[in-house]
Amino acid sequence: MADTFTGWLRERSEPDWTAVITHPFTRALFDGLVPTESMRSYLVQDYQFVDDFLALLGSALAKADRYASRLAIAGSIAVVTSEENTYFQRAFDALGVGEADRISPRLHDATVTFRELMNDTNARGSYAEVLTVLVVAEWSYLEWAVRAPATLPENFVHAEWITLHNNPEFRRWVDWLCGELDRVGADLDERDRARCLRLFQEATRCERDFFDAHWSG
Ligand SMILES: Cc1ncc(C[n+]2csc(CCO)c2C)c(N)n1
Repeated sequence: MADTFTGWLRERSEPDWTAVITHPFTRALFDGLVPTESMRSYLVQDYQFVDDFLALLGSALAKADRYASRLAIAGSIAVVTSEENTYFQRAFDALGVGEADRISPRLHDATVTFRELMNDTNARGSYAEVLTVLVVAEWSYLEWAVRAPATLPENFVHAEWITLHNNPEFRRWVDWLCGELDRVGADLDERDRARCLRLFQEATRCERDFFDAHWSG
């Protein structure tokens, strides 16, 4: 039995959660063996995902119940708009992604579904619900990335996508995010907890579908 709210959410989101954090796409990434075409389509779609994710971080910033929380969220917004953004630009250059696919690619079904979930939560979700979707997106990425071996692939497109998600600063952010949802979750009634659980399960399913969409192994 999980002793935290986030542990409880995660436990009830199996088997999807484990399918995400051990996905064959991530294992191929560790070996530098994701085919170039898969990596290109994955990153092109993910860049669109990150746009709505950034808006959702803004929603968390606005809905937070205290200044200390807003400061922590603001720090993470700075990362998405600096290091992470330069990675996408450099990876797109290396993969020969043209202007149109950087700005308005044809969206995959998995991307559309995920964006709808984030936009609905942004528009109508409580602070706890926004945190729930953020926790799934960040925690699941930390969890697959920490499974990487010490020796990384040579190609920076593969290697940096791993190190963006398993560095100490990212871990601290994910720890903070989970702790924040545990704090806010403690005050929720049963109905609101159930809403968070449904969102957690939906977002985990979206993460799984997102990897599946770029993997035909
Ligand atoms: C489908 C999908 N899910 C989660 C992430 C993780 N993620 C989204 S934005 C961001 C920057 C965080 O501070 C990170 C790590 C992703 N990239 N793509």
